[in-house]
Amino acid sequence: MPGLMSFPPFPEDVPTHPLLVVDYQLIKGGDLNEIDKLWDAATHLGFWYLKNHGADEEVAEMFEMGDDTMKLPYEEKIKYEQGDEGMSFGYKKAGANAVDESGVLDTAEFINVSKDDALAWPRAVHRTYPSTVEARMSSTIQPFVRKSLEINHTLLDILNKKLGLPEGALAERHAIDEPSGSEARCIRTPPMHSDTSENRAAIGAHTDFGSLSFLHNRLGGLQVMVPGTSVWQYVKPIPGHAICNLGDAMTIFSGGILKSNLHRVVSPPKEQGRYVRWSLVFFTRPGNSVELRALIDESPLIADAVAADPERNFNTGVAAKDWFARRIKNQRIKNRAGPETWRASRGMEHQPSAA
Ligand SMILES: O=C(O)CCC(=O)C(=O)O
Ligand SMILES: [Fe+2]
Repeated sequence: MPGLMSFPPFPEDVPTHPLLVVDYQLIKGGDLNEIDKLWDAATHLGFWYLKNHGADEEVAEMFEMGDDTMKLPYEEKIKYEQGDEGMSFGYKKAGANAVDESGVLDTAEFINVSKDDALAWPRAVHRTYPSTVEARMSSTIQPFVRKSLEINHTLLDILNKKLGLPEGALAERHAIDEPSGSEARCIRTPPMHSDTSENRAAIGAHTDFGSLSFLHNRLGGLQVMVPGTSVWQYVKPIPGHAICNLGDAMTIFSGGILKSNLHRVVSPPKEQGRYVRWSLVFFTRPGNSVELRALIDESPLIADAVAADPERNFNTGVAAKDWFARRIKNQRIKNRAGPETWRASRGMEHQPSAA
């Protein structure tokens, strides 16, 4: 069981990129220093650690759900595969996605559970899931989804204020009762052969598609490429600390004030690389109908940011549902015609050729 297993510690002698540590309880209490720290992280790297989030128990149970699910026979899991049409919900087998424009395959398997299916259970809004998911829907998945939503919405409300948006502007774009791409994802990555592990991506370089991701890592393997550099640096997992990162929708809404940074997953470093890697994410994404464009008419700060950066296009011309489906679909290896398919899966990546 992944939560109970003990792993070798993250090695001391590999380069890591430090993240700011934000205390969720202080944020919730309106602590101005802590809010400034969150703003600093959100406007620079777009990644931070979140401590005192209170979701440890829900996270541990989700890893058990993931373990039960990945242990199902392949023939059972594959019945629930996400498919090639641009839907994320369901099972994603390892090797279903490209990790770069040359079409190298990913090595991570996912179980993705829609926020809508979890909250409406036993009614299926989008689809049904493997028995191990259905069995834990109300005991494990709903509590994790609710907790994650509460945390992410608290953080979004603070960013809303700091962006000078009218109260509820971001909240209404992430309405809990509107169907969306929001989902919980449990990820299993088997150990890779050491000769290929150094630069072989388990999950290719990307920016997250939605608004805010709440990530839980046990082993290393996550890497970020800091804007203005061309090197990958590990983000060290710290017990009890979640990793939060902003997705492209927030970069777009904010006219580039908020950063969705490029990241990828490779083999955990050194000794850790011999273990199965588990991770868990809750992705908050805008409601399906929400137009992805900079909110220039609602915040002078955002209007100024867009005016100051005329090279970049913050008006995608599409709704969240289509943005999301395009990116999922063009990552799928079955849909690959050539490097252009990978390029068609890209979002707001600052260095699209860095992969
Ligand atoms: O497993 C991780 O640490 C990160 C996963 C990730 O970036 C994603 O699923 O978007
Ligand atoms: Fe990601």
